[in-house]
Parts: sequence; structure tokens; C-alpha cells
Amino acid sequence: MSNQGYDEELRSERAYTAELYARLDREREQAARRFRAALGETGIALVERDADVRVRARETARLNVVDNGLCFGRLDALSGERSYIGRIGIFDSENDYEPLLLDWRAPASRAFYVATAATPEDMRRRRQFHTMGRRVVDFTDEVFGRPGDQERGDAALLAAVNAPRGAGMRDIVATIQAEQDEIIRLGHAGVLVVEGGPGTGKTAVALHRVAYLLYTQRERMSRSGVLVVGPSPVFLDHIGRVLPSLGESDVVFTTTGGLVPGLRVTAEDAPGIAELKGSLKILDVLAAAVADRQKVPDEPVPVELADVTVALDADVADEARLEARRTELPHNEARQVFREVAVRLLAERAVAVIGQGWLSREDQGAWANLRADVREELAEHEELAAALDALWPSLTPETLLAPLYMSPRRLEAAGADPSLFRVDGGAWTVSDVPLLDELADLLGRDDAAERAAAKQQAEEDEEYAGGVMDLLKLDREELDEDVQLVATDLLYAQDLAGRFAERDTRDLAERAVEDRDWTYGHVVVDEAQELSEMDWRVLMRRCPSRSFTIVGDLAQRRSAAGAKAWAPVLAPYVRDRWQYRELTVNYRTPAEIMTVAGALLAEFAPDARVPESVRACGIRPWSRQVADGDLQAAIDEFAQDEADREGTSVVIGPEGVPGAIPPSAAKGLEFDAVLVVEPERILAEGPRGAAELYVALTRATQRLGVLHREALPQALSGLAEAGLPVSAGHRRFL
Ligand SMILES: Nc1ncnc2c1ncn2[C@@H]1O[C@H](COP(=O)(O)OP(=O)(O)OP(=O)(O)O)[C@@H](O)[C@H]1O
Repeated sequence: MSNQGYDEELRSERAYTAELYARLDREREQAARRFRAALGETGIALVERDADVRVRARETARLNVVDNGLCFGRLDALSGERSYIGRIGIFDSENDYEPLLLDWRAPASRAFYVATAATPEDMRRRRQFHTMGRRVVDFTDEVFGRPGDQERGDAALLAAVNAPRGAGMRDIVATIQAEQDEIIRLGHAGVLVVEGGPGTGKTAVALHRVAYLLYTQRERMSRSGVLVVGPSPVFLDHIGRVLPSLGESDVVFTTTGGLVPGLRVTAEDAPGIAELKGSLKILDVLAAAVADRQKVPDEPVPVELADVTVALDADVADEARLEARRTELPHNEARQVFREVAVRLLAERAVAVIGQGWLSREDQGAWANLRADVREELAEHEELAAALDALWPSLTPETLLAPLYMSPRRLEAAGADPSLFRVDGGAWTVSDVPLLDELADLLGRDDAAERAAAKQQAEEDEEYAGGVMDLLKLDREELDEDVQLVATDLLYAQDLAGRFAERDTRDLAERAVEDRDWTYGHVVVDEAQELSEMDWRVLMRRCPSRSFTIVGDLAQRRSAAGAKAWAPVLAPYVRDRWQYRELTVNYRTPAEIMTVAGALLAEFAPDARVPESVRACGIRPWSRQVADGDLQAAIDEFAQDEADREGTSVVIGPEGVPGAIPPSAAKGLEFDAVLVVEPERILAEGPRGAAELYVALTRATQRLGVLHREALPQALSGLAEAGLPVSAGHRRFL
């Protein structure tokens, strides 16, 4: 294209996008007006107003987030038809709702991502805009079918992957690649496993798939929501902006340590313990531990009645226990059966003694009356109730598991490994969370306890509502008219509290996260190789429809309890009915760094495939040996050097290196520059040291340096050696 032709085209594209923005602004104004109107609505029930306000707030937020790079491409078909592709759909209301901008998720946008010279999909040209805010700065064209006419087809992608990283991950809608697009739009409704080496865009793809599912199955998904499970709170923070930037809410982000409502656990067990707790074999231990809390008395317990004293002894308790267990009800729900059978048996004994001598076989009515009286007396007998409670106590997951860990005797009785013993039973680790969740099912509901909790909640709500009323009264003079109407509407605190209970106005995400019985429409599991068999049970319970996008890389597994292959992990839930896709191109790590990481991978996982880097960056990763006393100075020098550069940096090292984070904390993250300290110690630490080092080496988008004190591990010999002194050697390669 001639320069003049290019300039004209650019002008015309700018005019087109300016028109799109003008329409967006108009829509936005209307949405803002609707939002304000919804806020001020007074003639309708509160619950309707709340729902309306929520819908309007969402509408406004959705329009706000698409402002940046609203339109990022154009597709010209062989037929001459031209479509613009962007973050949302915009239609011409005056012209039969002709699409002016296609949502990237719409079926018609697919060709934009998958058309290639080899398979042009009836397309003539793909045009990608380079935008800054609202302005189209530049564009690049790929013309299909004419060799030699392929102008800078990868320019947009390379610009995106080369850009310095800021806080958090960005969406990739403008540059989704064909192999990624296929996964994002895959129609498979069940379990999908996406595997790929570091930086292949697994996380990005999984999140864009969520956005796609929310777009194509809006009704179902926005009713039940989507759960995204990641390895750490820092990681969740890193990825947390991607979906909102695509206008999506209704998504719950959590770690496996947060899967049980009310708990936010991050502590980890030693690898051996994590492995024991993560295996399905622990299910037998839990079942035995529950059974161990269903006792018979060592000594008979005397139960004094008005006319006779009977003994709650091992025979009675044993028979009651047998009947209660036979119901196969969860422990807490079977308590009632245990109590009833025990009372019945004791009543028989008491009646036999009381009736002896003055009632004959024929006195059936009198026997029945006596039996009823005695049963009533027993049912109301406080000491008996306490004794039965002690034999078959009401339990919560916490009150079962903590005492189990704290007692070698209980552990032995449950057939558990003695190494599970710990002094502080309630110091929960992430490996305990699936056990607590399992126990919630094994123990079942305890109606009495739940009633008490509900009562307490109601009282708290009432107190809160009372507080709100006080506030409203205090501020009455300052309130505007609308709110005053609301205030006079709220007559009694109890009434207000009742409204809280009836009409849950929390967001879907809030409701879902607080409800163990919530079932999600779709679940994304990131870094899925880290999850134990027991973690999978929790997740499968949360999504009975088995609609999963599972992304991971077996080679990066650090957890001893994690997956060694996908099939055995999934078979218990879906047998072989799951799909597998692979991503093969690395968009993060430049070729220079990947060569070094690949050499390490070849050593510890010779069968794993090294993803191919999409670019080289021209900077060789380096290593430098430092004496003990020089380590800190060398780290400081790296930090200073990076402080002057754009982008992000990190120091990754084994425990005890000041200012360094461990490889586990860097999982799934990326930085422009990475300094790996003492790789030899990372390698030697724990059974998965090599995988940890592999993760550490593959976090950099541009620059990688390695500081070592002892000999450099053989696998890293591809690093350029930077000699002493510190500054000269280090800077030469950065
Ligand atoms: N099509 C794309 N266009 C632009 N950037 C992309 C594309 N695909 C991936 N990226 C970028 O590559 C980087 C790595 O992606 P991501 O974190 O999803 O990889 P990953 O496979 O999850 O890596 P890891 O296994 O190491 O956690 C991110 O910065 C992401 O935005």
C-alpha cells in the first residue's frame, strides 16, 4: 500500500471508530440516566428496585470498561463484506440494527482469529488496529491468498507480548491466536483439559473461555455463576482484572483454601502429610474417625426414674448404634435414631421391672400406658440426654477433625498414619480444607445447632437493622427526599431484618462464596496439576453438571499430592468423557530464556514438550557466581538496575534469601525481569525442586539473571557467564 493510500485508509478508520465512540457515548448516557432513575425509584417494592439498580449498574460498568481499544480489527470477506471487530457489539438502531461493530465472541468474529493464508475462511484481509485509548494509531494488514502481500501479520501480537508488564494480567481479545480461539469457543459442555508449557496462555485462554460462555450461555451462567480456582491470592489478584475488563462479573475467584465458606486457609503441610491428606485413602480414615465418635459406655450409666433405675449399658448403646448406623444417614442426622432406639430399649427394661407382679399378660392397655409414660419420662430425662449426647455427640467438621489430629489414640482408632498428629488441631492447612468439606457431608446437618445459629443470625440482623434505623433517624435532616421515603418505609427493625432474610440483595458472587451448597454453572481450575484427589472431590461437588475448564502443566507440578496424569484424576467423575487440548506456543518467555529452561526440563521430564517461543528478545540470560558476603550486594544491584526501567521485576529464591519470594509464590505470575537466586538450593529442596526451578526460570518476559553461590547446576550451563566484578558483569547482559 502506498504511503498516501495508507494515510487515507488510516483517516477513514479513524472516522469510523470515532463514530463508534459517539454511539458508545450516547448509549452510556442513556445507561447512566437509567441507572439514576433506578436509584430514585420509589413507587415499587424494594426488592424490585434493588434488582433494577443492579442491572443498571452492570450495564453502566459494561459500557465503561470497553472504552479502551473499543474496536481493534476489521475483516474483509471475499464477497466484499466488511466487519469491524471489537469488545462489544454496536448496532445501528436507525438502520435495521445493522451491526456496526461485532462482539469478539459473536460467531461471525471467529474468522478474525482463525483465518490464515492456508485456510482463509473466505476472507480476503485481516486488519489489526494499534490503538492508544480511543485513538487508532496505526494498522497492519494481512492479505490472504496473495503470497508476498503478507504485511507484518504478527505485529499486533509481538507488540502485545513485548510490552512491559504492569500490575496484573491484561485481556488478549485483540490478539487471540487460532489454537487459543479453538479452545475458547469449544462447544464441549463437559470437562476440558488444556495443557501447555509455561507462558502458552493457558490462564488467558481459560478466562476468555469464561467470557465466551457467559456471552453464549448468559442465562444459565449468570444464574449459577462461574468459579475460578487459582493457586494463591496473589495469583488471583494478578488475573482478577481480566474478566472485569471484558465486562464480566458473576465470577467467584478463590484458592482451594477458600472453598469452604468461612475459611481462608493458606498454610501448607509438609509434602508427605499433604500427600496423605490429598489421597482418596483418607476417606476411610474420615469414615472411621466418625464411627469412632459413636461410642458405647465403658461402665453402665444409671438412669434414675420415678419408680425404677435402669442402666444405660453397652448392650443398649450397641443395639441403638447398630440401628442408627443401619439407616446410613449422616452422623448428626442419625443421632435422633440412636436416641430413640436407646429410649425404646430402656423403656422396655423399665416397664418390665415396674409392671412385674401387678400387671398380667392380658393387661395390654395398662402395659401400653405404662410404656408411654416411661418413654416420656425417659425422653425428658436430662441426665440420660447428656449421656446419650456424650455417646453420639453432635459434631461439626471442625470439632471432629481438630481433636482427631490432636490425639494419637483417635488417629490409631481411625487407622490414620500417626504422622498426622499435631499439637494445634485447629491450625488448618490447605490440605485440611477438602477433609472439612467431606466431613460436612459425612456429618450432615445438625438441626438443633442450625436452629441456634439461625436464631443468632436473626438477632444480629435485627441489631444491625436497628443500627441502620438509628442512623437514618439521626441523619434525617440531611437526607434527601428519596431516602426519607425509604426511611419512613422502615418501621421496625425486625421488619427490616426480615427483609434481609427474604430478599437477598447480595451479588451472586457473594452469595455463592458463602454457601457450601451453591452449585456453579462452570468451573475453571488453573494450575490444576497442583490439586489433590481430595481437592477434585470438593470441586466436583460444586459443579454437578461437570462443566469444567481445567488448565495446567504436569511438568510444573510442585505439590506431592498433585496430579501425575489427568486420566486417573478425572476417571472417578467422568470416566473417559473429557476432552484434551494442547497449547504449544509460548507468548511470555523469549527463546533465549526458554532454551535454558528447556535444558532443565529435558533433564527432569524428558517426555515433556518445550513450548516454542513466539519471539526472541536479543538479550541473553546470564549467571554469576557470588561469594557468600556478596550475595546481598548483587541482589541490591539488580533491584537498582530494574528501578530505572519500565515494567516489573522480582527476585525468586529459596527460603531465607532476603527480599526473595519462593518459586511457589511466583506460580502463574510473570515479570519483565527475574533474578533467580541460588538455583542449586531450589533444586535440592524437596522432591519437586527441579519443577520449582523450572517455574522460576520461566517467569520472565524479557530479562533473566541467575546468582549462585555453589557450582551452577549442570542444566543451567547455557546461561552466559557474567564475571566479577558485580556491576560490570551483570549490566553487560541486561
Ligand atoms: N494471544 C495472545 N496475545 C497476546 N498475549 C498473549 C496471548 N496469549 C498469551 N499471551 C500472554 O502471554 C503471557 C502468558 O500467558 P498465561 O499466563 O496465560 O500463560 P500460562 O500458560 O498460564 O503460563 P504458566 O503455565 O506459566 O502459568 C500473558 O502475559 C498473556 O497475556
